Amino acid sequence: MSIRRALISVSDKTGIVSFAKQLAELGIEIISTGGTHRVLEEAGVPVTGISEVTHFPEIMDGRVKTLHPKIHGGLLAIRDLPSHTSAMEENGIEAIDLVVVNLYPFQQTIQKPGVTVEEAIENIDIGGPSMVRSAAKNHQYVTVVVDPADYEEVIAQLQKDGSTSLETRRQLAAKAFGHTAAYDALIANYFNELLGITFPEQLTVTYNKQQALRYGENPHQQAAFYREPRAAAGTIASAKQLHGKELSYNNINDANAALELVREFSEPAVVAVKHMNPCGVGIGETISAAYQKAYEADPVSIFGGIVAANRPIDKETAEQMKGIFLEIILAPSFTPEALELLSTKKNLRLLEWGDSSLTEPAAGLKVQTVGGGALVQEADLGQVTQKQCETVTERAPSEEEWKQLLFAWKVVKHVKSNAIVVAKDSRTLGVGAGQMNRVGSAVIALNQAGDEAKGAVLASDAFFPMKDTVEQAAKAGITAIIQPGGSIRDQESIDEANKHGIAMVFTGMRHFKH
Ligand SMILES: NC(=O)c1ncn([C@@H]2O[C@H](COP(=O)(O)O)[C@@H](O)[C@H]2O)c1NC=O
Repeated sequence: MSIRRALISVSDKTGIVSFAKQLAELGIEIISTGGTHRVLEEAGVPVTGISEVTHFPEIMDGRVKTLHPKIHGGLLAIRDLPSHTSAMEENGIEAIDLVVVNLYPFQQTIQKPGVTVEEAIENIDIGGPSMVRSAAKNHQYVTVVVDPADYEEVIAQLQKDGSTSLETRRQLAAKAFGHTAAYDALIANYFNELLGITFPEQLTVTYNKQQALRYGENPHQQAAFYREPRAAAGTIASAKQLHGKELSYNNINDANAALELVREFSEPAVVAVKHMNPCGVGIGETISAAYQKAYEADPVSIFGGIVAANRPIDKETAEQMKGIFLEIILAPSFTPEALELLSTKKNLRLLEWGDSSLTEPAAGLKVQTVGGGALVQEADLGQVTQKQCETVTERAPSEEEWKQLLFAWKVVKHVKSNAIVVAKDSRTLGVGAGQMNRVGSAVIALNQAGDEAKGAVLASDAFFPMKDTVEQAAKAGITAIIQPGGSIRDQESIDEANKHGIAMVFTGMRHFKH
């Protein structure tokens, strides 16, 4: 289809003047709306105002400008259908072959601090999506461009052939429908948020492609990484890569797990993750001390691991980290010396996640797909304080035990169920993850802790169905236990703890993680 007439109506005017100039040079007539018309005219591009086509003024502060049969008839007419061509002739409608539209900036508007509902509503584009959809529906004849990144290719095709290929028009139409669907999803979500509706009848999530990935969890699986349009600061999707090769699917997943855990802590903390589970966690006076603890927690597993810190990485810490092979280091920031030191490592990726004041994982919905559907839940933002816990044994934890219990509790929340964490001196000693029975995870964690389990504490993500975990803990020399409580056999576990002088506290909250 040769292109003779184009309609341009854009909010984001990036690149529009040069694009329109090239269209004009190709002899294409350009029609345009208020602001776009002004910009093009000022740049010396020959352009016809929309009202000259519709013979109707732009009214109601721009709410109605292109919503007119002369426009939509020109976009929707089937060019080789006699009934349509005669309708065009009878009604003085001329064909429009190219539509260049980008929409009112609804997303940017609602992200502005203190934005009013009225302002948000005024930034819901109606005429734009209508034209985009008309053009996309009729892509057999009409080319629709919603993204300035596509100007170059369209011009190239027009310069070469005077037209665009059907394949290109179909690709642009698919992109256009995706664009309007995402735009409407944002609007729906804005109103749902306003109304406090977390689980609407129709869940319209929308993500933008951030990057293609070499492959998925395994090389035979294709994959890509998508980002929420309004991804919050301090999330993996917002993190900035400062150094190193491209992240893989597993890297992103592990980095997310590490970041979510390190965000639990207010004191300097370092988390090392392998295969979605923490293998070493430490807190300390400084980030360097915290790293040392996370490293010593399991010097074997941290090799090739993903490390997240909640304070800027300084030179001292960078020097410690440089000594071993790590896949990724995530930190709120890196000092210039640390960055220089770590950037010498070719296979290490450095990610900056910005805000070190965060002390809980990101809020929002967690979506997990299942065959033919999705499970949607709120993020696990549960945290407990000492006050909220109930001591159920004869002996209450000492001050130091409390400190270690609450530390281990934060960690166990981020370990795959069934989860057991053994900790002492503000570092993990053993992590038992993902076993099919709880005592199995306990045995793994206690074995890993070895002799160091003596005088350590133990955390369990869910209650003990039997006393066997307490028996194992006692055998290893554990002195205090934190767990949700709530089993019908709680008393057996309490009796067993009392028998060994173990202090046990119930949180009343469990942290399954599957
Ligand atoms: N009301 C209409 O008929 C209408 N037609 C086009 N628009 C939008 O107006 C914007 C461009 O306006 P201007 O050219 O005045 O800067 C574009 O984002 C376009 O999508 C409209 N605006 C809102 O619905």
